[in-house]
Amino acid sequence: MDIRFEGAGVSYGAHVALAPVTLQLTEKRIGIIGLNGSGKTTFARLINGLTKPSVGRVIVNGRDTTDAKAILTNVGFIFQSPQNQIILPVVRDDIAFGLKSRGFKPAEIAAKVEAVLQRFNAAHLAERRAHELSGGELQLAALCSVLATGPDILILDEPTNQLDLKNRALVQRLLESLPENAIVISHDLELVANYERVLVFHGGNLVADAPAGEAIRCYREIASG
Ligand SMILES: Nc1ncnc2c1ncn2[C@@H]1O[C@H](COP(=O)(O)OP(=O)(O)OP(=O)(O)O)[C@@H](O)[C@H]1O
Repeated sequence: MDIRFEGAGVSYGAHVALAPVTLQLTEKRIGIIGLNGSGKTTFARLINGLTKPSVGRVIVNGRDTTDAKAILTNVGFIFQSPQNQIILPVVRDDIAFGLKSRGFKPAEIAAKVEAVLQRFNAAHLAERRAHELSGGELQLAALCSVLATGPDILILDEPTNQLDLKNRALVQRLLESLPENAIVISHDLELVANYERVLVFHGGNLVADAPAGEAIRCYREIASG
């Protein structure tokens, strides 16, 4: 993974959502923390081209994110509310949908759907209706749909939000076992406590870029100030 921010920032009119950032991300696990509205999601959306920089540019594995098609296939994004990203009513169909839209043939789609369901021990969810799933099951279904397409980089926006302790532990274990590169936005500090690199945002500025311990200390200071 090679993500480069070259003076990339985002403004909405006069409001600066993210002041220009210059950095390179290559670590396997990267955490992003900060208060509500501090710019975390804006930063993450720049990586898969969902948000375009107002200034500067973002290069992911050698490609500018303004080349949206290339980036979207490279970077999987799991949104804060996975129920909003599951498009088809039945889990199996939703997983297949992402593959179909990427041009895979029916036999390949069937094989990839089975493979991802096996990989995450999620076969029991295959025929379930997404709107009937619990929060943890929804996270699992969303992970299956996104990872079936084989992204190099996975971005998860608050993956343990609203989960009970059991489902939270399930998602944490899943994250630990993923071979993919992952960028995790979280208010759940324990989730990123072992990460080698954690970015802290405050008021649209990147205010710390450090190993988890130091970054979390910085965030606690901001939050108590
Ligand atoms: N499409 C938009 N139009 C206008 N302002 C926006 C837009 N998207 C984000 N913002 C603003 O940019 C700032 C940063 O938002 P962002 O979603 O990146 O914060 P966040 O750190 O992810 O917050 P949270 O923890 O609450 O999810 C906020 O002030 C937000 O209101």
